[in-house]
Parts: sequence; structure tokens; C-alpha cells
Amino acid sequence: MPVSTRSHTKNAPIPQQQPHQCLKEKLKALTLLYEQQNLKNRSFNPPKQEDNVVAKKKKKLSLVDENRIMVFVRVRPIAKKEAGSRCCVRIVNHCEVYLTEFAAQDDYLRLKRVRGRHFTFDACFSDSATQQEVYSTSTSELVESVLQGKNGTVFCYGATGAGKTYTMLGTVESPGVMVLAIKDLFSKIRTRSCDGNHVVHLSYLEVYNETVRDLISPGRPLVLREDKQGIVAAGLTQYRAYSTDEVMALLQQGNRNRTTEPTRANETSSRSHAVLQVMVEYRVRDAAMNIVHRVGKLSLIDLAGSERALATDQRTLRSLEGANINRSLLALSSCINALVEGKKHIPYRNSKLTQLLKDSLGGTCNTVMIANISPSNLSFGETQNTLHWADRAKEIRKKASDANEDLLPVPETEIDQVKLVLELQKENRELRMQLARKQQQLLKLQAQSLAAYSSPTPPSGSSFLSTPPTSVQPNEKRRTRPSFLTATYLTPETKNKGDEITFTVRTLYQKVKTLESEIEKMKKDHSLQIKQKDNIIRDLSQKSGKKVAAAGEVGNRVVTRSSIRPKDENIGELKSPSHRFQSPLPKVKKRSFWDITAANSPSVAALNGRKTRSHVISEPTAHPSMLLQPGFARQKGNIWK
Ligand SMILES: Nc1ncnc2c1ncn2[C@@H]1O[C@H](COP(=O)(O)OP(=O)(O)OP(=O)(O)O)[C@@H](O)[C@H]1O
Repeated sequence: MPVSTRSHTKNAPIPQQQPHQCLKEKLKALTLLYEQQNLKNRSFNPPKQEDNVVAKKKKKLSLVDENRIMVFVRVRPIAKKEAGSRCCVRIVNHCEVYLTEFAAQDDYLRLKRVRGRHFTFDACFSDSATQQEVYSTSTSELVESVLQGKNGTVFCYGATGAGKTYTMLGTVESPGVMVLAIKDLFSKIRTRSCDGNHVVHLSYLEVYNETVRDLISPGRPLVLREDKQGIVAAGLTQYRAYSTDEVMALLQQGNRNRTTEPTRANETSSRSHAVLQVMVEYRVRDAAMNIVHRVGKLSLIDLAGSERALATDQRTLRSLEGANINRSLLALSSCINALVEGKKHIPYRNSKLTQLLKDSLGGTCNTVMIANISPSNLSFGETQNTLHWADRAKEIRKKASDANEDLLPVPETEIDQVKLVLELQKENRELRMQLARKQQQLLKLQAQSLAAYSSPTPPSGSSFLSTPPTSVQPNEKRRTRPSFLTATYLTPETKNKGDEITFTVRTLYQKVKTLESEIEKMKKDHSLQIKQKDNIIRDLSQKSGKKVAAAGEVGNRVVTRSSIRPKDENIGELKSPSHRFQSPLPKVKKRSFWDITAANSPSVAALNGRKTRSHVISEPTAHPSMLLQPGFARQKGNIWK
């Protein structure tokens, strides 16, 4: 590690840059040496064509190194409360970061002392890197491999407030890795939906104070178990998801249930580790009709922040949370150490977090670690710690990942079904073609008939239709048009059919005529009855005198039969077809329907004649629904008494 002391800096012309220059020169010399060696080796053993192909393939597979964890670093922008502090992190190039250790402000003797260390990762993101940039560099390939039946894990590691949740979840305006990965997954599934069936299941859990909880439907703590698929939380709800929006809604719901608390270091500090798991099942038939079944699992993990006790609150619950978070992260570091050192026993069981990460760290899973750091020298200790563990994690060698693929032979009965389906599909195709041909023929016929109908001299065979009755004219015209044309213009085979139709039309025409005469007769009867009634009314009004006489303007007013109906009980005999609409007696004040239905009720007086719908319903005399029908009370005859 380059260390520059005061004595050292005295002689140097540019004190702060010299150690780097020395390093650079050494690096250049080493690179030159390495290249010379490489050249020698190549000239000795010219590369085989096969090797070239493999190398090309590996290049195509790109960043994701199958045998180790991919490690990325992201620096967040300086926070408001860190304003005025010095920046101790510098992104040297796209995969190198330099951490500077400044001397303490009050250490006057070493004020100008500067120490630093270079760290190299798969990629480094500066504070201006976008969420999309982070996603496409670190995770998009993982999503692709999950669709091919492999397992993948992305987790963020870093101190509290370093930007883990921002990277994983993000905000509404700039969504993070979880959201972008799910969007990408569904869009990829949509483009591939034609070549197989994809089923997506989803679960979201948190590890809080060493207990595992379901975030989507919270309930009792869950127990972790190990089975063929790896570590599973027994009883964890698996949701079948059909669209990105649905997943987003579930994610939001889960985040609302997640334990977050304001601490001194971060206002919305995540006090738990959150694990979102997306299982993608894929089924397709190969050429031999076998079912190929692939299952890929993507785990997206937002870890709680590693922290010093002093950095957060000292309250009991907070300190207990902090202790548990630190414990699980310590367990994580011991696992990383054991894996790097190639030990046989890896202490996964030391915490729930490491149990959950067992597949991702030591299994056949493609794993991505994003180390989040703050640029401020106020968080130097945490940043150094994070970079140290990220650097260690880089060295973890893991087993090559295979696709979780099964070949399921198809049972005999299913083969029969498949054959049947294929036959039916063929038949269906043929029938469709036949239908299309028939439709074409029909169109031709229609065109011919239209042409014939518009011709100026219709043939004599259609004479009976030339003067159809006015009331049925449009319909008849429409109905008879094809028959008329069929009879005259179509081939001799269809002529018989045409005659049949002509006969039917004739009978229909006769029926219409009889119906019309009946209607005429009924109309006459009706008007006669009305005349009789009017006469009776006139007589009665003359007799009853004053009111009707006083209303000499009766002639000017609109007088309805109902408004001057006689008292006579015999009125019932004067039933007109509209007898149902008889009105109250002329002396009685004209009442509305509600008055009428209330007339019999004892409580009408109390209600001042006003009646509510509920009141009507409570009437015991008749069924409420009937009471609500206008005319019912009148049929009962109550108001006439
Ligand atoms: N790359 C970034 N760009 C802009 N703002 C960021 C970025 N990273 C983090 N922040 C902001 O910094 C603050 C702390 O970030 P965040 O909550 O993600 O930290 P954390 O590591 O998840 O903390 P904890 O472990 O306590 O939950 C938030 O207000 C967040 O919006």
C-alpha cells in the first residue's frame, strides 16, 4: 500500500502525485513484461482453432464470469448533511476506484498526510451513474440466464445510508434494479411467448431480528428448511404473476410491510434484509414430443446496512436490531472468508441471512454483488470496510452453473390427445377454407342480385310483389328481393326453390292483410266506446252544476276524463281498454301516487300525507314490491270508498 509521509513529501516536487506515478511506472513495466511473455508463449504454442472458438464464445457470454461472483461498486452523491466534508472516493476508470485516507482535521502534525488504496472491480459507478446504467451493466445478463433455467442472485452490500435501497428499489421517477429486472423479465417473456409456456411465481420476505417474515401476506415467522430446491421458507406465499404491473403492486405492498426506522445515519433506514424471489418456469415440447421443463430463480436482495453502534440510535430496540444486522453481516463475511480460503465447512447456519444466501454464494448460482459506498470522508471507515469485503467476495470461486432442466416423457394418453388435437386442427383448417369459398360464392350471388334489382325492367314473375301493402313494404321488399331475383335470374336448379319462396311470401301477405282488417275493426270499436263515455261525462257535469258550471272555462282548460270522473259506482261498467288508469273522484283533491298508497295507512296523518319509500315497504297489507308499482293501490279500490 503506498504510504506517503511528511519526510517523503518534502523532497518531492508534486508531493501528492508521486506515489501514483511510481506505481504507474511499475505497472507499465509489469504490463510490458507480461505482454512479452505472452508473445513468447503464443509463438511457441500457436492457438488452436477450437480454442479461438471457445474464446470467442466466452467473449460473447460477456461480463458474467461463470466461476466467480461479479462485484460492482456504486458511489452515491454526497448528502446534504455531509456538505463541507472531503471526498475520499475517486473513480479512476470504469473498473477502478481509489480510496483516500485523509489525516484527522485535528492531527496537525499529519495534516498533509495522505494514504490511499486502489481497488479493482468488474465495474465502478460514479455518483452520476443512472439506474438503467447500473442495471444493464450488472444484472441484465443475469435475467437472461434465469430465462435459460439458471439461478441468479443480486445483492447490495454497504453501510447504512450508502444507497442500497436506492439501488435495489429506487424511486418512482428512477426505479431500481428490482423493478427494472422484473420489467425486463416480462418483456423478454412476452417476446418468447410463441415458443413455449412461461409461468412466473413471486415471493417477498424479510429477515428481521433473525426471524423470517412474509412481506406480501404477513403472519407468523417462517421456518427455513433445506430441500431438493435448496433453502426454502416453509409456508411462504408464492404468487403467480402475469404482468409487470401486478408485480409492482405486490412489491409496493411488500415494501409497506417492511421494517424501516429512522436512525441518525438514515431517515428511512431498512432494519431488515429483504429478499424478492422470482421463479420462472418454462415448458416446451422438443422434436421427440418430450416436455422440456426449465426452472430459473432470480433472487434480488436488499441487505440492511452494516453500522457502528454509535452511528445509529442507542435505544434498546434499535441497538438490538443493529446487533442482529451486524451479526448476520458478520456471518456473511465469515462465509465469504471460508469460501475464499476453500474451507470444507462453510458456516451458513450462523445466521438466517447466510442460510438464505447459501445457494447464491456457494452453489451453482450466478451472483452479483453491488457494494454501495458514500464518497464522504466522514464515512471513511464504513467505506473501507465495504470495499474490503467486496474485494474479498471477488475471489470466491463457485461451481459452474447448469440450467435446471428436466426432460419429462409424455404419457401415452397425452400422446393420443396431442394426435387428436393435431387432427382437429387440420380439420378446422379445411373447414375454414370451405367456409371462405362459400362466402365468396355468396358475395358473387349478392352482387348479381343487386345488379338485377337495379335493372329498369323487372321480369313479369315478380309482378305480385310490385305493389306490396304500405305497412309491410320495407320489410317485404327486403325479404323478397333475393327470392325475386333467384326466381328470375338464377339457374334452373334453383328455380323450384324460388317458387317455394314465392308461395311463402304470398301466404304471409294474406296474413298481414287479415291482421290489418282486424286492427281497423278494433280501432272503430274503441272510438265508439270513447264517444259513449264522453256523452255520459257531459250529462253528469251538467247535472252536478256548480263546480263544473263555474268552471265555464272548462272548454278552454284541458279537461281530462280522469279529472272529472263521476261518483257513480256503475262507472265500473264503463270500462274502456284503459280502465286501469281510472282517476280519483272529482271532489277529492288530485293526489299523487304516494298519496294514494298512503291513504289507508294510520300514520299518514302523522306524516302530513308525506310518505317515504321505507314507509311504504313497511306496510303489512301487501307485498312491498307490489306497493311500489303504480296502480296497485287503485286496483285494491281503497281510495274509492
Ligand atoms: N445514487 C444515488 N443517487 C441519488 N440519491 C441517492 C443515491 N444513492 C442513495 N441516495 C439517497 O441517499 C439516501 C440513503 O439511501 P438508502 O436509503 O438507499 O440507503 P441504504 O443503504 O439503503 O440505507 P439503510 O441500510 O439504512 O437502509 C436516500 O435518501 C437516497 O435517496
